[in-house]
Amino acid sequence: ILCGYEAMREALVDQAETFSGRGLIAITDSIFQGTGVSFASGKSWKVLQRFCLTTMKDFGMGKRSIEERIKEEAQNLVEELRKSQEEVQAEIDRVIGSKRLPALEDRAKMPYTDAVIHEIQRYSDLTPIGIPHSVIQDTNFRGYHLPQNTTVYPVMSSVLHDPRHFEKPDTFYPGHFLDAKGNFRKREAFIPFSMGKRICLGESLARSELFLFLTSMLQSFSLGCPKAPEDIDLTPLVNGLGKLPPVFQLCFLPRHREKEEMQISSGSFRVVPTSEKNEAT
Ligand code: HEM
Repeated sequence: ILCGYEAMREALVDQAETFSGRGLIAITDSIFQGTGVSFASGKSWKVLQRFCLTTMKDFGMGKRSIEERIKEEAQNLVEELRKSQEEVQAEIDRVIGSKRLPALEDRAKMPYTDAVIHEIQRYSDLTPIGIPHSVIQDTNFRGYHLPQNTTVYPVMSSVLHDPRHFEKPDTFYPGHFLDAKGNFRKREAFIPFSMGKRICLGESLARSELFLFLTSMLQSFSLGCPKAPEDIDLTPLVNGLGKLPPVFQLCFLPRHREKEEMQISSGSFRVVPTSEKNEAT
């Protein structure tokens, strides 16, 4: 078990080749039997990794066209959400023509948003025990002898919540990624996509999507919850290979109606314009 940023870096980056095998995962091994890029090891993984990267590049990953596609997808999502709101037409009228969707190039100018997204990924810690690796040859690591094929768990939580790298490891605090002047600050222990040879192949795609989806949604809606913040329980339903969040009721409030009130009745909620407030039940 690898715990903490330094140990993980020494193994996955400094001894990258040695630790590049995929460890055993009982639940998936009988299904995948070592096939597929995520579960393969050795030569077959190298071939599959090259194939995946080439295919993803062919589909536009890392190029501008993928940004356009994500923006289109985000716009469709926003439109779907918009449809579910009251007074759709009036809302569209107010929005069309006056707004453009966020673009990736905006990210550099939005350090706070970027910090919030980083903090969401750090705090939510979606793969707490990581995905197991294995050593592809006998090796020595920090005085321990690891025989070939030893399964190694890079515990992501121990890095993303490492108090030596994050001032408030167990608090949602975007300030982890901001300097005193409010500029974005990179943190070396921010490794939700892991590091080294087996680093997530979809990192840039996932990061693009997170930025464009979140900013597109928050551009048009304010998110609300019928529960008071102190009553929201963030305890995951399952906490193992992955962390499964509980189900939440989320309310998308069109931003131009932010000042209006959210009326909650019998477990559901609807936006009540201030003018109708007295008539609302
Ligand atoms: C927020 C979203 C995502 C997170 C947090 C995430 C995280 C991870 C992590 C922790 C690993 C294990 C790395 C290791 O073995 O050390 C991984 C592997 C992988 N991820 Fe992701 N991932 C995300 C999205 C994606 C997307 C969108 C794709 C595909 C387009 C993708 C494709 C892969 C593949 C193919 C691997 C296996 C790489 C290998 O074994 O060589 N991931 N990811």
